[in-house]
Amino acid sequence: MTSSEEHFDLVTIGAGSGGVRASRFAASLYGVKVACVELPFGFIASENVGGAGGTCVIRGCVPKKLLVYGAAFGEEIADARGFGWAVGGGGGEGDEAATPTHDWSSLMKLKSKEIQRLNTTYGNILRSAGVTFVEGRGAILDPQTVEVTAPDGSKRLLRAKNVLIATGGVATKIPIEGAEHAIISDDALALESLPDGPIAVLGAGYIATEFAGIFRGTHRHAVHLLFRGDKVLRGFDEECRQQVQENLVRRGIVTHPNCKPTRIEKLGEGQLVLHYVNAEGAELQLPVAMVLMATGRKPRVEGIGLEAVGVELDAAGAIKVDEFSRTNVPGIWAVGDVTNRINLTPVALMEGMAFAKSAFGGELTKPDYRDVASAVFCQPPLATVGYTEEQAIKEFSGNIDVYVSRFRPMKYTISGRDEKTLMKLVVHAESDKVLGCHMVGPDAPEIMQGLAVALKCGARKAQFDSTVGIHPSAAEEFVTMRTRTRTLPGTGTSKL
Ligand SMILES: Cc1cc2nc3c(=O)[nH]c(=O)nc-3n(C[C@H](O)[C@H](O)[C@H](O)COP(=O)(O)OP(=O)(O)OC[C@H]3O[C@@H](n4cnc5c(N)ncnc54)[C@H](O)[C@@H]3O)c2cc1C
Ligand SMILES: NC(=O)c1ccc[n+]([C@@H]2O[C@H](COP(=O)([O-])OP(=O)(O)OC[C@H]3O[C@@H](n4cnc5c(N)ncnc54)[C@H](O)[C@@H]3O)[C@@H](O)[C@H]2O)c1
Repeated sequence: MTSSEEHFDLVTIGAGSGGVRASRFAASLYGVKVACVELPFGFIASENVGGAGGTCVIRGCVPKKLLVYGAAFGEEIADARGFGWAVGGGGGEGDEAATPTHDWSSLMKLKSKEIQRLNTTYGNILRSAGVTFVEGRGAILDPQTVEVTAPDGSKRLLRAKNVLIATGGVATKIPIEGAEHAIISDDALALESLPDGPIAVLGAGYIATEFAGIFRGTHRHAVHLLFRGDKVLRGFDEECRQQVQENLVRRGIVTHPNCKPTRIEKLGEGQLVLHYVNAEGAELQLPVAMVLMATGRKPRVEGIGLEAVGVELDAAGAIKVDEFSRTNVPGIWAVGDVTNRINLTPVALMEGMAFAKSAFGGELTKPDYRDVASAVFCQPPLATVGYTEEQAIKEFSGNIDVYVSRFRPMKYTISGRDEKTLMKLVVHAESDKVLGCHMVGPDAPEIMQGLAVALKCGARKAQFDSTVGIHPSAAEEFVTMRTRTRTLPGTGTSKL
């Protein structure tokens, strides 16, 4: 049964990072009447399950980071021994009883409690900004009408001159036989217990490397990482990729580069065989208890009425938008992962704010994609802002100066951990402008956020050099790299 129409200035479909930010700002900054539609809460997303806060809060950044924290304590405990701590009764070599153990299920219970709290908070954030929160599945009927199907099947019609699509993305599986036996990141973040056997993670991107670290830190069986390239994290700075790969191996993750999974065979509960072809073309088998496919995500464009109103998609299946997040249909806008620009929470937030200003603030506003910093929370993490060495060479004319520092963090000199931190600056020689900063090592994301401000301000290398360091810290290395490691000729045409 359909109720009568309700009228708003904006109807947003999706209360994830982009949708919440846009709805909240539109209502509180510009005083417009907003309805935000979101599916009922649940940990694993589906056609009928979502929740205020979206991917980031419920099945992305936040739960992932909590598990990364959880996994990292093993390393802290090991390092503490080097500083004189008798952890777990002494922990001498071979002292099994003293080996610290981890209880995954208790971490997950606490994680889930925190996520439920945040889900409630996000609903409240919307309500307190004056946004009408509508629970159900939203679909566009015509450019000014969104139909919402509530969990009980009842329907509401919401009308507005502006409709914002912020439905995010979903994980994809590679289409191999037995793919149904593999889990995706949603499932991994909701696992009540870890399986009693090795885990295989497929992929080498953000999610694959982050989960390989989470499992390595918490699981007592082997963790395998299988990927099609020769190195993890395609698209990141080559030297950083190499460093991350070495760190993964040093921390006990079994890496299988240059291989192609072909089939997952299920022998019984928690008994799988992963069939794959290696670089030499040999067909191999890996017996595992669980396979996590972390092989990418795609925009969530199905079932929201796009065909009915003629909203265009691009070749990758994302909603096509102009620089102000407008689709080809007047009055219909889109932000966040559904537009597949840069699929990160802070970018969805920026796009949501720019949208609100464009639609209701009287000023068409473009999101600014220059120098967007990001971090991969593998262990230790990688963080980056600006051009990689390879991108800088390709983009600019003139010489590119590269400064690289590789050192053992002070903490490890005593704990004995054999792991190096990598820091790197990419500089345009002629203009002295710092084009990129990259780091693999403890605290890299925390350090990189500050450097992102410097790059946004157009910092020159001379300004890095004249900045007084904080001593003793790892971060000071970024302002004391005086000796060029190499100079390479740029092959591009851009000038600064
Ligand atoms: C495992 C994982 C870890 C991540 N870690 C990080 C990180 O550390 N840092 C980072 O910056 N980014 C991270 N990301 C990416 C980040 O989560 C996304 O870029 C961000 O959430 C995108 O926000 P969004 O608003 O576009 O979409 P989402 O947050 O996905 O929100 C979309 C919302 O729309 C709802 N929805 C969909 N269809 C409908 C419908 N028909 N009706 C009603 N509601 C609907 C969904 O339920 C969902 O709540 C991670 C992603 C994953 C999967
Ligand atoms: N820390 C963060 O900011 C963070 C964390 C997680 C996710 N994210 C966002 O979510 C997005 C999705 O993450 P993701 O790790 O799933 O994607 P990704 O694009 O980073 O990695 C996908 C991986 O799957 C591999 N792959 C794809 N198709 C394949 C195939 N057919 N066969 C074999 N391998 C295949 C790719 O080579 C790549 O290694 C990221 O791009 C990022 O924007 C961000």
